Amino acid sequence: MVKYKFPDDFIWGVATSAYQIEGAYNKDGKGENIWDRFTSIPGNIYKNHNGNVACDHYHLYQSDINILKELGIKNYRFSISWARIFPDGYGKVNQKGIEYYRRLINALLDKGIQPAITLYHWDLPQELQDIGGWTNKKVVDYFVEYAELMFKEFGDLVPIWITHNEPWVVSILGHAWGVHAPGIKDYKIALKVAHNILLSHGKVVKLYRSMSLKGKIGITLNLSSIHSATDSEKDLLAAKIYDGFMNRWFLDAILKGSYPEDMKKLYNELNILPQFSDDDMKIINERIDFLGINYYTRSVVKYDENAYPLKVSMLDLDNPKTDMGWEIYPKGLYELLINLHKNYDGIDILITENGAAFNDIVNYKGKVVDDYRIDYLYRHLLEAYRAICDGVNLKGYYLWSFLDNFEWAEGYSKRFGIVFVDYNTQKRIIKDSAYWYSDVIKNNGITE
Ligand SMILES: CO[C@H](O)c1c[n+]2c([nH]1)[C@H](O)[C@@H](O)[C@H](O)[C@H]2CO
Repeated sequence: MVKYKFPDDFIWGVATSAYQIEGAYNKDGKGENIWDRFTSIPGNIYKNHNGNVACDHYHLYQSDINILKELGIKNYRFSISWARIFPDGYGKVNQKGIEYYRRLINALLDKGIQPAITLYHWDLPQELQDIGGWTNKKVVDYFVEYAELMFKEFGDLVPIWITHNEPWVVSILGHAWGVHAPGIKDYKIALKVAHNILLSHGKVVKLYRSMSLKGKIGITLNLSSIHSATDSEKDLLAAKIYDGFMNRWFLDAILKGSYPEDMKKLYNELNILPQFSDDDMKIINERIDFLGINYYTRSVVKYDENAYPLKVSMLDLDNPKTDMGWEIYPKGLYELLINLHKNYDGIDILITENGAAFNDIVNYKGKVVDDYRIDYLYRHLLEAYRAICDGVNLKGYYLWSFLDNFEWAEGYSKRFGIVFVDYNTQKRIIKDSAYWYSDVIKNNGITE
């Protein structure tokens, strides 16, 4: 008996990204990217881990797809490595790169699995970083060139396209906090990068429309439900600012065609507001078919006089957390979905990432009994179900992640997969959560 049944056409999938699983970092003509470079610098990554081999998915993709088939997973979100296609970021095309992704896409389709492609999941070709990366408007045009080739090669095979994964993370973690590639620590640069990424997004959506392709295109944003630590005026303002910093800056630009006034004023006062034109905002506001959201946890914030530049800091609550130290707060997914539905005209939404890292152990039977992950997924899917019942146009859910993989600055220390990867042997072990999720897909809902 299915207690919580999802809509008949609901998309159930899993997600990965190229740098985190492919490996083969220098094989078959692939160029260097900024994560190859960033991980080669000692101290940047936990125990100096890197993605040189990762899950070796570049060579093991067929057996991995067989696991997807065995689990009855019919939708798979993955990203294309830009430097595998254009080793220098533009110009010369690497045919072996195109051939790899064609093999991968055809192998998925042969098993009845629908691909969803993310064009950019953080792995900028290093040659482009060497000319300023996303601060350089030329990179915007090179992204359009890369996207056009991908649409020409795979546009008739792939029904769902995501231009960018999490421009906020690329901008802030990569260019303000410096904990992600390329390791820059400058808020003004970070907001200029965010603007150019959004420009590249809008140009590519417009290009996709001009090519009369039959699929759907959108963008993925990392969004969080923001709570103030107290009801004090200062903490409530801190929450509004953090909501603007993480959520509204991107949502309003993409879906309303203007950056939020309160944040423009604040950024201008802080002298970190990027330059932009009305024409820019029209391009960014190009109509999308869906909004992709990555939800993992809420953010509880307070006013903090010493916190540069926003005078906002996060609280570390003593509540149940995942291995990433992120509070387990499923209700935040419901709150976020309802807010998006109300404030952005009921746009179609795909949850393009939701999942949890836990310290998984292979037991004496060779099994991974990850009940914590099942509990996390169950509680979040229940909130997604509640949101659908309350009118939200939620069209699908891609679980993060299919495989344990390279978790950026945390290296291989954090396991998000529903399939365990032994990095010494590249053996895969299907975790209990994968079998649980397989049942959810088979039943199109939750049975208890
Ligand atoms: C605050 O979490 C972010 O939304 C977020 C979490 N995650 C992400 N974004 C990225 O899209 C993935 O590549 C990460 O592997 C994954 C797990 O950390």
